Formats: sequence, structure tokens, C-alpha cells
Amino acid sequence: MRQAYNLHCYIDDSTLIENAGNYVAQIIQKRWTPSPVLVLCGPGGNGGEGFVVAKRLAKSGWPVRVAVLIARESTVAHLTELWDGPVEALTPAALKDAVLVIDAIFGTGLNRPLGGQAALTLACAAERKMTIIAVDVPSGMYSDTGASEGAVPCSLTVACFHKKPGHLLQPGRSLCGELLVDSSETSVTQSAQFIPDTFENGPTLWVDRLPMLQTVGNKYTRGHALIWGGWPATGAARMAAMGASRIGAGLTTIAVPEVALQVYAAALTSVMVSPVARPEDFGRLLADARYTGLIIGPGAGVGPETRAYVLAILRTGRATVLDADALSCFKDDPLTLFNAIVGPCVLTPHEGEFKRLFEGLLDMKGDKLTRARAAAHTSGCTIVLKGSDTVIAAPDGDAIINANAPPTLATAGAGDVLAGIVVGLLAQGMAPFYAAAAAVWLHGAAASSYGLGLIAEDLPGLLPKELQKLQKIWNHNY
Ligand SMILES: NC(=O)C1=CN([C@@H]2O[C@H](COP(=O)(O)OP(=O)(O)OC[C@H]3O[C@@H](n4cnc5c(N)ncnc54)[C@H](O)[C@@H]3O)[C@@H](O)[C@H]2O)[C@@H](O)CC1
Ligand SMILES: Nc1ncnc2c1ncn2[C@@H]1O[C@H](COP(=O)(O)OP(=O)(O)O)[C@@H](O)[C@H]1O
Ligand SMILES: [K+]
Repeated sequence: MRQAYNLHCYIDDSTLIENAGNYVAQIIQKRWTPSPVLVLCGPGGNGGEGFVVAKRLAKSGWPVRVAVLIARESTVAHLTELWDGPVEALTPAALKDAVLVIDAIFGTGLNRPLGGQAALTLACAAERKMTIIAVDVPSGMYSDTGASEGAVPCSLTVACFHKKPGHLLQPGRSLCGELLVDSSETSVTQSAQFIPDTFENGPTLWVDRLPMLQTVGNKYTRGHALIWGGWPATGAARMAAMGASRIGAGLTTIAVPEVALQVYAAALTSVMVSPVARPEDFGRLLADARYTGLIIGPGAGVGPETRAYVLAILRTGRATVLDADALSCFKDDPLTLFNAIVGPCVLTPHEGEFKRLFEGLLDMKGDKLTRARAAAHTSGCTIVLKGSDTVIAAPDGDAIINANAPPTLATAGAGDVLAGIVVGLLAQGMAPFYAAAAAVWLHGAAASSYGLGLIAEDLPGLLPKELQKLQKIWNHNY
């Protein structure tokens, strides 16, 4: 499983360069009819792959020109041998009549902003709306982080050997355009020697850990999710409850302040409501060990009451999700929160909430993967740092990047449903890191299946179809 999802590692080897270049050329030949190609080659392995692309296309009769960033004598000797045709200087003038521009300037070796003629030429190609095909990564994009210093949007990126984090993290993912991966036998064999700690989210990572129904089970054996329901924003907890129920929690209860009882009760049917008149009532509820997954935050409100309920929940040591206001209310005192965490816990912040909680503790200028990992380490929790490139990070350093979420999820309440899905899986006994990853993926898949016009209320009802698809994978594998 780990090998298949390796997102790190680069092998500087001429056989691999030859294979990668040939793969890119094959893709180009499959997708385009012979047309004028300009291959932009840098001084390292990426440039070497460019030479191989040029050689292969030229051999097939394509009109190919090659432009190099620095004099051929200065590039790595064994790479220049890959192309024995003429070369031009890599400047905007080289673009001339090219129809396809192959960006083989820099790959994973980039360690500073793209500048000079390389940046000018790519910017000029982008401005002229030429078709740009990136070899491995768009030059100027950092493969470890997806950050860009000078990269331009490409039509197609052909990742060599395997995906890197930058192919999935923004803005890198958007800059890549369509992404294809060279999964040839050699590349898979070569990357198998690495032990990765960063994965792309997908069922392979967690399908065998999903809760399975037992023929002789009852609703209690499927777990009981308890949600703190705030007031007056009651919709948030109700959406979380529907997420928890649809993902399979046998029972879902919302604990609500008495003032809100009628609102909640009138709006719910299978989800139960339990009134809490005084803080002690909530303590009594929590003492019932049949609540196997607890969540607080959606619509909870930011204030001392929410803080007190968060700490009461954490004292149980049971599997917990802290979302939204449960995070924001510890803005000035995050260590009190982290010190109180003694059991399995998932934090699901969006960037705003993340900043509130971790600003004084972590370097906020770091990339998303690094920040999520550092937050997981600092808090001792699984972190779900949300967005179009949600990162799920575990305290032990493993991290998963999610890439299946459509932008229709940028709608009020989508995060509340996600938090509910996570707690629903926790309540059924799934471990936090995998529950978080499965929830994020199912949330993205559900939203994708709907298309435009999605609102948060739609999401829970879309989960059954996605679960049924996963069951087919599970049945096939096990
Ligand atoms: N129907 C309902 O009852 C709803 C209730 N909600 C609840 O409303 C409360 C406030 O939630 P909000 O999410 O509005 O949070 P907040 O109001 O706490 O934070 C939003 C602020 O953070 C900033 N921010 C920075 N990066 C952001 C990002 N990537 N995504 C979102 N905001 C970002 C925004 O600019 C904004 O100023 C929570 O309790 C939430 O559960 C919302 O979920 C919406 C639906
Ligand atoms: N542009 C986007 N593309 C994909 N997913 C997104 C995008 N914007 C937000 N999301 C997802 O939608 C959800 C929004 O959650 P959140 O910001 O907490 O909103 P709310 O509090 O309104 O529920 C998260 O799961 C987030 O990852
Ligand atoms: K490149």
C-alpha cells in the first residue's frame, strides 16, 4: 500500500531519464498530430528528459526545435549526449511558430525562484496561450509543496516516476493542468525502495479499516455519536448529525441547551435530542460510556461555555472531533486545549481556524503539508486542514493529501457535515487518522457526484451511493 502512494523521492539515473522522456513523447504522439514543437531544456535531469522527448519526436518525423538555458558544454555531460541535433538559446524569441511548448527546464531540483530567460520565455508562452506541456512539474513550482515562484499554468503535466506533493497541493495542482503519471514498470520498481510518509488520499489507504456490519449486531454495536448542539446556529449541529448517521453510526444524539430543545426536536426524526439544563446534565450524559464518538464545535458559539463543554468532553478520553468554534474559543490559550487531550482526537480547522489556534506556536509561513504536520505533532491530534487540497496529518508524521474535492464544497455547512462524517466513523471504532482520511474522501466523492447547485444539506444523502461503491471494492479485495 505504501509503495503505491509514495509521493516523494527522485532518482537521478539515465535509464529513468530515458524512460521518462520516452513516456512523455509517447503521450504527445497519442494526443496531438505532428505539429511544430519547441522543447525548452534546463541544465539538469529535467533538461535530459527534454532531450529524450526531442529525440523521440524528431525520429518520428515531427518538426522539433530545442532551446537550452545554458551553453551545452555547461550542462551535465551524459545528458547532452541524449540529443545531437542543433540547439538555440532559451529566450522568448525561440517560441516563434511553435504550437507545442515542452517545459523541461526544471523538475524536482528547483531550489530558487524561476528567473531570467526561463521565466520570461514561459510567461511569454502563457501570454500567447500556447499549449505548454510540463515534464514532471511546471518549472517554477516546488515539487514538495506546490508553491510557485514563476511557474505558469500548463495544459498537461506528465509526472515522472510518481506524483509528488506539489502535484496535489495548491497552487501546484492548478498549475499542472491535467496530470498524468508515468507508472511504467521501471519507475514503480525503482520507487519501491523508498519508505514514504506522504500519500494521496484514496480508498486503498483505508477501505479495509471501514466499519463492517455484523449480521448479528444491533444499533449499539454500530456506535453512538453524541453532538453538542449550539444555539442559535442550530443548523450546523443538525448537519453534522446527518453526516454521522448516514456514515453508519447506529445512534446519533444531539445534546442541546433547553432553550433550543423545541427547534431541534421539531427538525429531527431519527436523530435524538437530549436537553441539557445545567452543565451537570451534560456531565451525566458524558458518563454514559455507550457514547463512542463525541463532537463539539459546529454552531457551538465562541465563549466560556463552549470551552467548558470541550474540556468536559476531553476528560472522557473517548474519540472526539473538535471543529469550528470548539477550536476558535481556545485562540488565546491553545496549550490548555492541547494539555486536556488524552484520547483519540481529530481537529478539523479551515485556514482561518487553524491560524487562530496555531499562530503563536508554529511558523505560519510554511507550506500546508509542513504546517499540518507540525500542528499534529504539537497538539497530539490528527489534523484535517481543510480546503481544496485538504491535508490530513497524524502526530507520528504520516500525512495524506486529498485531491477529489470539488469547489462546490465551498458552501456554508459543508465543513459541519464533514465533521459529522468523521465522528460517525470514530463512533464505529475507526482509528482517527484513517477515519479522517475516509471522511474527507467520501465528502469529496459525494459532492462530485452531485455537481453544480450543491448545498450542504445534500451531502449526507449522497453518502450511501459512495459507501455502496466502496463496499464493492471491499468485496472484490477481501
Ligand atoms: N447553518 C448553520 O448553522 C451554519 C453554521 N456555521 C457555524 O458558524 C460558525 C462560524 O463558522 P465560520 O466557518 O464562518 O468560521 P468563523 O467565522 O469562525 O471564521 C471565518 C473567518 O475566517 C476567515 N478565513 C480564513 N481562511 C478561511 C477559509 N479557508 N475558510 C473559511 N474562512 C476562512 C474568514 O475570512 C472569516 O473571516 C461555526 O460554528 C460554524 O459551525 C457555518 O458552518 C455555516 C452554516
Ligand atoms: N474550493 C474548494 N474546493 C474543494 N473543497 C473545498 C473548497 N472550499 C472549501 N472546501 C471544503 O468544504 C468544506 C468547508 O468547510 P468549512 O470552511 O468549515 O465551512 P462551514 O463552516 O461553512 O461548514 C471543507 O471540507 C473544505 O475542505
Ligand atoms: K519542468
